[in-house]
Amino acid sequence: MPFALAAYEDRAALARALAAHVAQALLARTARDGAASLAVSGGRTPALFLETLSAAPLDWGRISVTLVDERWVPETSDRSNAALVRAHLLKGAAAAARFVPLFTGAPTPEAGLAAAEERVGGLPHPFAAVVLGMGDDGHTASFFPGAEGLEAAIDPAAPALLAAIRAEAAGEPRITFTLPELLAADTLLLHIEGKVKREVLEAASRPGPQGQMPIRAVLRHARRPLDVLWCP
Ligand SMILES: O=C(O)[C@H](O)[C@@H](O)[C@H](O)[C@H](O)COP(=O)(O)O
Repeated sequence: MPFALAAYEDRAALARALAAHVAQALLARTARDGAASLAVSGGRTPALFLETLSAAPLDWGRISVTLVDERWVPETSDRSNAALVRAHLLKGAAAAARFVPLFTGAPTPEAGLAAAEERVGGLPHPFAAVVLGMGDDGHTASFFPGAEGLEAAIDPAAPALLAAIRAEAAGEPRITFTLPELLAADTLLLHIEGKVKREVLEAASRPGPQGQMPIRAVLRHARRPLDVLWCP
């Protein structure tokens, strides 16, 4: 499965390029439909990109932001992806964006799924942009190798927008967008940094079970070669 990798000299150059890609996609959708939506990933990698995007001169009042996936924790937790987005993206002019977090306060993602689906069902569709990350085990979103709920989540014909995921490697129980909604985005981008993740992506691009390296589901079912932004 091919992918199109753009290499940047450092994190700042990558963040600028990624923010420009996403801003362009949001601008195009907003110009066309009067509104646009964006889904971003959590974890340690995106902070600089989110900071850079927050300064983009966009009509943020017409933009909705949500998460590709979420750890099932409140925003007071330092594991919360929603807290990461509020801290690094939703400030300045970007604070005018409508934010749609996935954690509902229900005791489990399974119990919160219907309410979360209700929330995201109202987002402008398809996403103007989706930014994925990837773990060293080849997971993306909350598509963790061997996870409970993985098969349904990476089904290219999944009827549901969201899925609950449980996996030891995931830490907390998770909620994640399913594969079709991510693939339907106008612009689907993978943001990875470092030598190890590049090698993991190369390995995932070779034949093998999707369940072992779930990023393969994205590589195999994407409408065109996945655009990857990488720096050493
Ligand atoms: O909730 C999450 O953890 C993310 O959405 C997840 O898919 C992330 O993109 C990868 O785990 C990479 O995370 P790092 O950037 O921390 O390596």
